[in-house]
Amino acid sequence: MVAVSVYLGVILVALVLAYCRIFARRRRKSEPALVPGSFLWGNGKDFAENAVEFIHKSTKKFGDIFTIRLLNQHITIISDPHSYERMCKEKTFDFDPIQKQVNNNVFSFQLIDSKKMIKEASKKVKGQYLFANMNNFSNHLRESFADATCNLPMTDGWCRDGLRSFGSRTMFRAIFRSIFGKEKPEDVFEPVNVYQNFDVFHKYFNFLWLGLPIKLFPSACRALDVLVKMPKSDEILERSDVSDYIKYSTEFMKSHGQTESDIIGHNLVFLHVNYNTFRVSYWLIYYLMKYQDALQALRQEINEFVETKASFCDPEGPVELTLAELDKLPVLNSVLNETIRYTSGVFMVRAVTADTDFCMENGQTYKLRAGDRVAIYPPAIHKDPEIFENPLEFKYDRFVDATFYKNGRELKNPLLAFGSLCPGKKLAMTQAKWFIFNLAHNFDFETVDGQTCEPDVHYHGHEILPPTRDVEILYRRKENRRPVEFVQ
Ligand code: HEM
Repeated sequence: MVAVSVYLGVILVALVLAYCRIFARRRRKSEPALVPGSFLWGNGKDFAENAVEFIHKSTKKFGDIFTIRLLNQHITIISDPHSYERMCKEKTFDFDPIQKQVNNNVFSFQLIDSKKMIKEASKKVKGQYLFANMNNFSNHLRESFADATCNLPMTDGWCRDGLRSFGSRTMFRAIFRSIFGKEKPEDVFEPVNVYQNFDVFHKYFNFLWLGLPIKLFPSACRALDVLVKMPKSDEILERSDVSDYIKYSTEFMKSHGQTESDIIGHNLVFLHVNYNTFRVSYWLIYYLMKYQDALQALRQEINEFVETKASFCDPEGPVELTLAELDKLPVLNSVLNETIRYTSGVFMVRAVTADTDFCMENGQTYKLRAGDRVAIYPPAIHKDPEIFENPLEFKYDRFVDATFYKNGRELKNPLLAFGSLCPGKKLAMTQAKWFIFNLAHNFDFETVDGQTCEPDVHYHGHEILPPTRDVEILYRRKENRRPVEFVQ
């Protein structure tokens, strides 16, 4: 009996010590304010319920920098957008452990010499490689659009489908093939099958990232079983249209002795980052259907552009469009920026690798502890009424010739959805623009019976939020449209 009491006493003391060490903490001199929360999960519940509202309220109460706790992790939130550039430059704020956590917890592999690999592979989606990627993508997209019109039953040329399914057969398929090359007819690893399973697997991303075992989620396990049925890496490398990013990363991993299973994990991570572009395209179609004035303005811009260019081109050939021209279409660019502002859910997090005196843009210095995390939460900035007037409204022309201010000073980076490190920003934006340009130019599309959905805030942490539900759409190809071709 005595032994049992002693035993229980020791356990109790150990639990109290563990609690004091991990959860409870006192604010030290010059540290940011600590936001009070539950003794167990800290601020996790408020954050999960409505992260934007929680960050706005905390900023009002505690100022532009404060520390929250999500379960066992303390995270210092910098909510002053003017301090964004300083946060990105701080040497002791490191993204590598975050990236490793995703690789390890979600995709079950470790990337050897990860910094070098990502630095070098990232060059393969920029500069001159951007055009190769875009050529590949636009060829696959043309083919996907052509297939999209003939597979389903039609009346008066109209097809009916879920928006997700339509997007998976057009945008996702083109992205997938421009990454891995075109599949063989018998492959399990083919775009629509991969889309369906990736969509299921991805729902559990936040839980897996936090370290919960995948076995807790049987549907994620089943989806992953399908996703890993990829052709061997040598077979993918042999494809003539495989992306330079996959070519480089696969060869790098092989030369570092990594296994086929590691390569599969890495390929899925790459699909995961590209999946954001697919989600953006979902919202672009949705908001253009919802706001007819936006669609009309975009169509007018596209028609004027095509007509003007057509007068200088060979009447038999396609109208040619360069990247620079795509970047200069004000309505197209504004619709895309507004869609990203409205639907981004990303948490831009860094690990604090050493005790740091962090100086905010206003000159005030705060002490941050090694082992904590530090973050900017872009959705809270994107929904700040001082920066974006009526931020909960979708205004398609919000970004046309616009500058944005906070505390009376212009913001260098009002749109933070890509963080500072995403190497794929330019490619993703160009693919999204090219996709919606072609859709608006060549297709009529509308929702069935005014069905609606919203970005699902329960998935905050995902770069681009998924919809609360899918909507059905009607679409048909327009007659006699002048073909447009992406050129260097
Ligand atoms: C709408 C599309 C996309 C969004 C919103 C997005 C967003 C992000 C964000 C927020 C990060 C973390 C960066 C940080 O914390 O500073 C990131 C990282 C990354 N993204 Fe993207 N991304 C998109 C598309 C792409 C594409 C198309 C690629 C393909 C090349 C890509 C490749 C990467 C990679 C490799 C990283 C990790 C960088 C590193 O570890 O240093 N992303 N992305």
